[in-house]
Amino acid sequence: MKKVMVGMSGGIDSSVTAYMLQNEGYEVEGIYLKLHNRTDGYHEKNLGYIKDVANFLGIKYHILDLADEFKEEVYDYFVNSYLEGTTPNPCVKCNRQIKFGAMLDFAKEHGASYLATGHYAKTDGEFFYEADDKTKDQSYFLSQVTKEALPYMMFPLSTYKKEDIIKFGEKLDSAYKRITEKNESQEICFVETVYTDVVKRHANIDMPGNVLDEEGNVVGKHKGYMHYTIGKRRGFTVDGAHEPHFVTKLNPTDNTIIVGKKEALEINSVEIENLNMFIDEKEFDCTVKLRYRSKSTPCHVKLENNKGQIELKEPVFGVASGQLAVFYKDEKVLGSGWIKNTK
Ligand SMILES: Nc1ncnc2c1ncn2[C@@H]1O[C@H](COP(=O)(O)OP(=O)(O)OP(=O)(O)O)[C@@H](O)[C@H]1O
Repeated sequence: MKKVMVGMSGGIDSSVTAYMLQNEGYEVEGIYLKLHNRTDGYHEKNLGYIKDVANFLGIKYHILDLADEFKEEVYDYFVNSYLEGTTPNPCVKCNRQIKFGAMLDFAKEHGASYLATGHYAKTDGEFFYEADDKTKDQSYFLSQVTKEALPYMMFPLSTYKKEDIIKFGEKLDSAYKRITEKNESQEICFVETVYTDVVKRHANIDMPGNVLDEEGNVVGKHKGYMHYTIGKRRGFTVDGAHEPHFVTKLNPTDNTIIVGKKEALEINSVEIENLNMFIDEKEFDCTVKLRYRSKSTPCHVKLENNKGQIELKEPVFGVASGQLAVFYKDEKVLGSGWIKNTK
C-alpha cells in the first residue's frame, strides 16, 4: 500500500483530503506544520481538530516545527516588501519553500510516495492546472513550486466545489462537523485583520508625507507610504480633485506616493525576474494573470537569463511590483515570474 502524507492544517479542506485518500486505499499519515503563532494557543487549537480527525480515521500524524524557516522565508520577506514599497505574495513563497520544500522533504524522508494538500488545483506530475472550482482555484499560488516537486503532489479536491466539501464534512462525523462550524479562515494565514497590523509591529508606518502628481508636484498629504498599495484610492488627500485618484507608485526613499487618474494605472508591458518555468520555450504567446483573481490577459513573452519581458495585448490596470505574473495556456500553468517593473 502506498503511503501518502497529508498536510493537515485543522481546516475542512485538508481533513476531507485525508479521508478521501484513505477511502481510495492509500496509507495516510498527517503532517501539521508549526509556522507562526498568530494568536495565543493557535497550535493547540489546530492540533485539537487534527487529533479528532486522526482518531476518526485511525491515522497517525507528525508535528513539524518550521517556525524559523517560515519566519525567514515568508514572514520577514512579507514585512520587508512593504518597507521596500512592493506588494508581497507570502503564500507563493510558502508553497515553494515551506509546503512543497521543507514539508515535502520530510514526507519523502518518512517513506511517503506522495504529499497531498487541500489546495484547489490540479497536477499531472508535469504541470499545474486550474481547479474546476474557478472561484477557489489556487494554481496562481502554486506556480513557483519547483518542477521537481510536481511528481509527488496530489490535490484530491481539484474537481470539487468548496461548498460541497463543507457539506460532505458536515455529514461525515462530529470531528468534521466541528471543523465546519469554526469560521476563521484568513486570506493570509498569519494576518488576523489587515497587513498594516503586522507591519506596524516592525516599523513606524505612521509617517505623514507628500502626495505627488505624475510631474512631481506636491498635490496633497498621506499617512505614510506603507499604508498604500498600487491602485488604492482612499486615505490620502488631493487638493482640488474632482475625479478619483489612484496610487500609481510608492517611493520609500523620500516617503512620497504618486497618484493619478484611472488612465495612469494602465499597464502595457511588464518586466519579470526569478522565473519558474514548466516549459522550455523562450518566446511564446499565452495569457497572463498579473494578480490573483484577475482575468487572464493575452500577451507575448520573451525570456532570457532568468528574466522576462511581457507585452500585453490589452492594457491591464493597477499592477504591483512584488506580485507574480503567471502564464497560462487555457487551464495549464506554463510558469511564472516576479513582477519587477511595469510600463
Ligand atoms: N499548518 C499547516 N500544516 C500542514 N499543512 C498545511 C498547513 N496549513 C495549510 N496546509 C495545507 O495547505 C493547504 C492549503 O492551505 P490554505 O491555507 O490555502 O488552506 P485552506 O483552503 O484554508 O485549507 P484547510 O481548510 O485545509 O485549512 C491546506 O489544505 C493543507 O493541506
